[in-house]
Order: sequence, then structure tokens, then C-alpha cells
Amino acid sequence: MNPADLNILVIEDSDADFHLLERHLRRGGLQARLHRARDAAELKAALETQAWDLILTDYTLPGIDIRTRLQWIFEHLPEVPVIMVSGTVGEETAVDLLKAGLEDFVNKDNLAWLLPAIDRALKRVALRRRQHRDEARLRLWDTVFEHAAEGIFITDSEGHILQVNRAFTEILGYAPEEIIGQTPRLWKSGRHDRSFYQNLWDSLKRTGHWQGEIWNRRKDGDLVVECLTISAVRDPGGATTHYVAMFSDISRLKRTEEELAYLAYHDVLTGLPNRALLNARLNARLDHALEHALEHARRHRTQLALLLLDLDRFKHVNDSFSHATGDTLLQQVAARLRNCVRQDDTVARLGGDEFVFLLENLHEPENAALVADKVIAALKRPFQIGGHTIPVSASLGISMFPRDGEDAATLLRNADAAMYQAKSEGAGSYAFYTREMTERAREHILLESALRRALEAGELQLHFQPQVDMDDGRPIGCEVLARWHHPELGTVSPARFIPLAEETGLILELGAWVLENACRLAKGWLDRGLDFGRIAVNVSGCQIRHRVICDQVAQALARSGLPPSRLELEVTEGFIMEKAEDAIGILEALRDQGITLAIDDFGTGYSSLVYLKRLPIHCLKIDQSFVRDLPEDREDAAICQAVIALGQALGLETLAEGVETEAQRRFLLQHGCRLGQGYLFSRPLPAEAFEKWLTR
Ligand SMILES: Nc1nc2c(ncn2[C@@H]2O[C@H](COP(=O)(O)O[C@H]3[C@@H](O)[C@H](n4cnc5c(=O)[nH]c(N)nc54)O[C@@H]3COP(=O)(O)O)[C@@H](O)[C@H]2O)c(=O)[nH]1
Repeated sequence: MNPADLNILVIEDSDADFHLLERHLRRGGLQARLHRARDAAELKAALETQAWDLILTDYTLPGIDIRTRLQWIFEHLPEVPVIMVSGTVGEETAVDLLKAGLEDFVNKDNLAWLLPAIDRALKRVALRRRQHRDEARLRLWDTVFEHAAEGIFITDSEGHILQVNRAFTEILGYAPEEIIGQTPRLWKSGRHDRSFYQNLWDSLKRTGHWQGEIWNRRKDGDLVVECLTISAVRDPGGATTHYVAMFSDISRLKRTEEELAYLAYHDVLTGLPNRALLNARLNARLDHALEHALEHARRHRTQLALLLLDLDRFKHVNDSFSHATGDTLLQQVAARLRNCVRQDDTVARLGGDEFVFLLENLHEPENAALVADKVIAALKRPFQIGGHTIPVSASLGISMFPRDGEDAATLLRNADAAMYQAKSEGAGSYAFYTREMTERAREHILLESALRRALEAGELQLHFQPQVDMDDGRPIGCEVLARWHHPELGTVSPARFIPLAEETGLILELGAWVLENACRLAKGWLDRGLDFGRIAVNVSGCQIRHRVICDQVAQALARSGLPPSRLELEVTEGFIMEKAEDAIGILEALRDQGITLAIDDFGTGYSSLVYLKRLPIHCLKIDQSFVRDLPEDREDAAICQAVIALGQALGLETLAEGVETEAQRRFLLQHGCRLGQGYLFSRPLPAEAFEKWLTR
């Protein structure tokens, strides 16, 4: 404080002593304002009217003793320093008065001590005032810390907990004595990955601050969501000395938020997603699918299907029973529908008796039809509600992405149109958006189940197409071709049922059956002295991919007793080249069993010369598509010549498929292809007819 601003009260009844004191202070350079109190009345008035920075008092004053005077002073100004300037006080009294609050004592005979005493007293008072202020601030902080609604904890720079408040204990359940010295890892929830904590520490180190939502675990194991703020406390040199963390428990808020979000996106009655969630999911999938459409379609060949379901005559349930019964029925229907699809498919209720299925990653539209069939079957069992047995059926309309629309609204509209089509065809059925798709899907499903029965029912037969030396017509072998005679559908072409069998996996069983029967019949011919050459059996890529072909061949040869040299396997060029590395080992194992191998449909599958050289094959079958327009088509002629030349260069036989005319035969022979097969020599024949052909 500037000494000129000091207000000093001098309690002195003697004029001479006052002036002496005044002169001494002025001479010492103290330009303070001095005010004098000569008796008790003036002292009382001075204390009541003004605040003093310092009081100098004589020992004696008329009308009031020194102790009462000190009492008065401290009652009015508890912090003011009082220095006694007197000549009449003994040492003992001085000590007593110092104990009573007197700041200092200066003898009138030695006024030289006065100014230093004033200086000391003022400094001590300033220090005391600062301490009082700090103490008050600490008390305030303690109250705030202890009574804050937010949990607070303070750690050292290593993260060891130094202090926690009451709210911390209330929120996390740990008492201070359990937690002091531990680190916050103690209450980690395990819900965040390493990168979450990495980011938190990065931010603290970079900015000294982190704020965010965090999942932790209470002492009792329950999860808690906190809104947490952490601040680093740094020393003047910038080194972190502490971390202060404050958090509030927002678990309830989160739950409420989640409940609201759930209500906004779910149907209250059934708990299924509602129209809003369906649209959100559908749009997200469509956006993604459209973005990656080409790439995705090429790589995965998958589609999305939207199935719109409407319960047949649901209004009748509400009218005949009650709305409560109708509600319960919808709940039970919803539960059955959910069980018809995979976990990652969506079943939503649009409202009323309308439900929607969003099926993802479908390889065929027929898979959507299978789900529709499953749904119709699931609803067939009548519902039992309140003592009533209620039969239910539903009609479903199916639209496919991207074929029937590229946005949610179009797909829904088209599924709706298909659903009305299904309704018009009778309750409990489904329809695709296009009639042609519906028919294809139905036929596919029908054929699939019929094919499963065909083997046991003896509906499959083997036909044999002769293979000849085109120069002299001598038989050199025959190709085995499966035939299916369905009692109602008639003859079903292998071009239709072989791909279906491959898709459903039935080809494994069918392929084994063909091998067994072909070998058995061939052995019978051999036993009866009929020389057919080699018997060529078509092998599907599935049989190789599933690694069953070696066992199937070994078993068929062992059971029939046919010499392996009489058996040839035909594998398509497309499959071999797609899976060349995998196929080589298996084909080698087959060759090692003593059988021969031919590449079927050669010329259609982009053969790699490197693989051709490595594969253990002995024959290339020129695909009939290159033979058909011989000899006129110059490109086909060039391809046939190239394949023949390639076969010769690699030391392989070449056999032309689909030879129908004399001109084709001549052309092929002329260019070095001696072996052929086709209607010119014979159509595929049933076993008995083939035997006759051999002996013709
Ligand atoms: N994995 C298996 N595939 C099989 C089996 N049986 C048949 N198939 C495959 O089905 C496809 C269609 O066969 P198919 O209808 O029998 O047709 C074959 C011949 O009948 C036909 N052919 C023969 N000569 C001529 C001709 O001069 N003209 C003409 N238009 N068609 C003719 O060609 C088919 C033989 O083709 P390929 O097998 O490529 O030599 C067919 O892909 C069969 O392979 C089976 O048991 N397993």
C-alpha cells in the first residue's frame, strides 16, 4: 500500500507527545494521514466512523484503560494492527498486551524503532489477510468439490487417484479408501477398444483436455454411461502434475434416448421395426448397393428382395372376435414371421396387417420364393387365442432390386402390386412383380423337389452317344448323357436339370449315380464281347470342388469291375481354367487311377497354354458351337483349325462335337481331326439301342 494512502489513528492525550510523534514520522518520510483521539469519546467516534489501517496508542488515556481500549478496537476492526508507543509500560505488561492482540511495542524514548515497527506490522497484516483469503477460497473449493453433483477425481501425473468426492462414490460405488492410489483402469467397462483410449490420451497430451461420453463399470458390475471432462494441470514449466476429471452419470438419459429412438423406429404392438426403420435400412442398403452395384454384382452376384405380406381377411378377425384378439393375433403372427428369416434380414410391420421382409444377399430370386413358401407354411398352423382357433393365411408380393426398382418407394410399390396379383390368384400364395419371374421361381422350386425324388423313383436314365473315327466310322467310344423322364412334366432336358442339381448340391448324388450305372453297363457290354472303346462320363465342377470325384470313380470301378482304361471323364474347359491350380492335383490323382481325361466344350473357356501343358489330359473336345457352321463360317473354321493344331502340338487327341453333316466331317478330317460325335453318326441312344448300334 502506498504510505500516503495510509489512515493512521493516533490515540494520545498529550499534545507534546502527539507532535513529537508526528514530527518523527514526517521526518522518517511517512506521508500518511494522521488522525488523533484524545480521550475515550473521540476514540469511540473514530472507531465507529472510519476504517483504519494502523493504530498507534499511548498506554494511558483518560476514561478508558488499555485492555478495554484494545477490546473496543478489535471489536470494530479485528484485523487492524495496533502498536503501543509509550514510555511507562513494564516488560511484563507489554508481553500481556502482545498476547491480547497488540502488534508491537515501541518505547517513546526510542522512536527510531517506530517506522520499522510500522513497516513490519503492515506486512504482517497483509500476509494475514492473504492467508485468510486463501483459506476462505480453499473452504469454498472444498464445499464445491464435496457437494458437486458431478463425480470428481484428481490423479497425479501417472493417473494414480489422489482424491474423489461424494458424488464419485455415489455414482461408481467406490469409497475413497478403496480407490485412493488406484488408477481409472479399475472401472473400465471393456466396451471401448484401444483406439478410443489412445485418442483420449492423445488429446490430453496435445491440448490438455478431453471431453466425451464413456462407458464405465460400477463397483457392483453395472454399466454406467458418463459425460466426462478431463483436464491436465500443468506447472509453470508446462509439465503435467495432475489430472482433474469431472463426470455426470447420463445412463438414464441414454436409456431414455434409446427408448425414444426405439419407439420412433418400432411398432409398439409387435416390437418389429416400423415403416421408418424399414425405409432407413432399405435406403442405406440401396445406396450402398447402387454405389457398389457393378462391382458387387460382378463379384457376388447378389440381389435384394422386398416381400410385402398382407394377411388375408384380417378385417374378419377384428369384426368377428375383438380388436384385442386382432392385436394378439398380429403379435403372434409377427413372432412366427421373425422365425422364417435369418438374423440379419429385416421383418417390419408397416401398419395394420401389412408386414415387409427385406432379404439381403440373395443369389437367386428363387431364394425369395423359398422364403415366401416358408412364410405361407409357417402361418398354416391355426392360432389359438383366448379359447378360439383362428386360421390365418397371407398373400405376398415380391420385388427384386435392382430389377424391379432402384429406390425404396418403387420397390415397395411394385411389391404391393405383386401382392395384389397374389391375392387375385387366391389366398395363401405369392407372386413376383413380373409374371415371368413368378413362373420361373415356381418351376424352379417344383423341379428341385421333383429332382430330389427322381433318383429314387427311377426317373433318371442314361443315354449313350457314340464317338467314332470319322474316317472309317469305327466306334471309339461313347458319351454318357443323363435323361430325366418326369411323369407329368415329360422329358426334362439336362441343360435344365444339371444346373439345378449343381445349385442345390444334388449333383454329388446324381454324379455318383451316373458313374456307378455307366461303369456297370459298360462292364456288362465288355463281358458280352461288345467293344465300345471308352465310355466318357461328364463330371461337374462341384464333384471336383467337393473332392468326391476320386472316391466316386474308385468306388464305381471297384463295384463294376470295369478296367480304368475304359473310363474317360469329361471336365468342362470353363471349370478347369477357373480352378486350374486346385484341379491339377485332383486330375493327376484320377489319371493315376488309370483313367483318361478330356476337356469338354473346348474353345469356349479361354484356356491358358501354361495350364494346358501341365494338365494330365489326353483329349480336347471341340465345342459344337464351332462345328455347327462349318465349313462356311470362316471364323469357326479358323478356330477349329487352331484347336486341331494345338492338340497336335501338345500331343493330344481332338474330338469334334455336334457333327451333323458330311461337309463338316470332311472339313474336320481334312484338317487333321479324326474323332467325332454327332447326329451324323448317331443321336444319344438308350442302353439297349446303343448295344444294337454297336452290333449293326
Ligand atoms: N455333369 C453332367 N452333365 C451332363 C450329364 N448328362 C448331360 N450333361 C450335360 O447336359 C448338357 C446338355 O446335354 P444334352 O441335352 O444331353 O446334349 C448333349 C447332346 O445330346 C448334344 N448333341 C450331341 N450331338 C449333337 C449334334 O450333332 N447336334 C446337336 N445340336 N446336339 C448334339 O450335345 C450335348 C453334349 O454336350 P457336351 O457334354 O458338351 O459334349 C451338356 O452340357 C451335357 O454335358 C451328366 O450325367 N453329368
